[in-house]
Amino acid sequence: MTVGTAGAAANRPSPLFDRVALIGLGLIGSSMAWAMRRDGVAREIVGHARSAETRTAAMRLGFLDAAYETAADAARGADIVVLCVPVGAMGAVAAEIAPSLSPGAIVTDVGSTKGAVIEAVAPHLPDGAAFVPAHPLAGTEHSGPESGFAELFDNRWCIVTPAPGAPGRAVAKVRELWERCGAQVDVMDPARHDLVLAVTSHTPHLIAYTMVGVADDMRRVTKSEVIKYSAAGFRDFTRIAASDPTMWRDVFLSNREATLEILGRFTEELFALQRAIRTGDGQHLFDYFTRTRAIRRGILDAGQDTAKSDFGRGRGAEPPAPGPSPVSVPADPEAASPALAPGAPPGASPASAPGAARGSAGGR
Ligand SMILES: NC(=O)C1=CN([C@@H]2O[C@H](COP(=O)(O)OP(=O)(O)OC[C@H]3O[C@@H](n4cnc5c(N)ncnc54)[C@H](O)[C@@H]3O)[C@@H](O)[C@H]2O)C=CC1
Ligand SMILES: O=C(O)C(=O)Cc1ccc(O)cc1
Repeated sequence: MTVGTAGAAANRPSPLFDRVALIGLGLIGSSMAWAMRRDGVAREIVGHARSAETRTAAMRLGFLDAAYETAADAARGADIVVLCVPVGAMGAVAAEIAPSLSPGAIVTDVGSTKGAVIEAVAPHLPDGAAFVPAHPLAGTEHSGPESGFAELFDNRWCIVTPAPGAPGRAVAKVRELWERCGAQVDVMDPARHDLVLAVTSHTPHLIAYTMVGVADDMRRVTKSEVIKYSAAGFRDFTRIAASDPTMWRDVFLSNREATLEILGRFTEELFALQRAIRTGDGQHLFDYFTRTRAIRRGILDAGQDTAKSDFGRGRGAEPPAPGPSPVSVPADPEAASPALAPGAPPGASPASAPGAARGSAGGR
């Protein structure tokens, strides 16, 4: 990937698109714009946000060439339209842009769930449009146009779930778009995506929301002690539980079946651990925690996080600590199921690309 320095300008890869339209200019929309600018992916990046304040912010920050009052106006003449709105809003936005899509335009999205988004969007699109849904597995607990940064997707996965009949040419373009935004791309069936994400993202978020809710109830009993003495585990939960309520409400409502399936399994395991604690079964607890430790090891080995306890986003994506991780466990091949511990992207390097269009928004 070419870095945006003056000397390197001659080496820049040519634009992949003439005009990209981003519908929704929050964390993901603005990060995509920065990442596309960094790599010269588009000749023109335009967008739409409902609020004038967001449109003004996008232009002031400089990640858009033009901001439109309506999604339909933004989509007109675009060769690719990227839906970056909460998953519950995707269907309405698709209906709005459909009449102004150019023949042969690609429509893609960044939604955290795929089955429900495909169901909501596909029926609205004209025959000539190619629908190639995608989901970058990268984000933060922040939202809005100010929260985006070019390195967000560096060395992260992006899962593409092409709709049946999507032309290979369009799938290849969406793949290249994400690769040029820094991600590694995998293609997956939408139902599989939704189950995997229920395990790796959706249910963990629900657990974090619940734990912070419990602590909040406790706080009423213990006054400020929960905040004052909050250890890292709880602090990590509060970061996740600070995520956008609209986005996460939509995620759970649209990935209902898979989330309930995983929550059912979670509850069973919780009861087993509860029983072990009650009956003093230390061996059960020890064996369980040994198995889970190996999963962390697998994630570090895959370059998907650093050994630091800041979710690897202290200053962009930092490399993992050299040498053996402080967490030293014997490898347990059974523990690292494909759904829980995806393998490292080919040639994955955890280092972030320097020289982004905008400085690293460390920690965001
Ligand atoms: N936040 C994260 O960590 C990640 C989010 N995603 C997905 O990306 C999508 C966008 O999320 P973020 O950028 O984080 O959210 P955000 O809250 O930062 O931005 C969403 C934008 O969509 C706009 N919007 C909402 N409803 C709309 C509608 N009906 N019409 C037009 N615009 C509308 C909002 O005003 C806002 O500008 C969601 O589908 C989410 O599931 C995917 C990966 C990571
Ligand atoms: O900030 C975090 O911990 C995340 O988990 C980010 C995230 C949120 C939603 C997604 O669909 C993908 C990634």
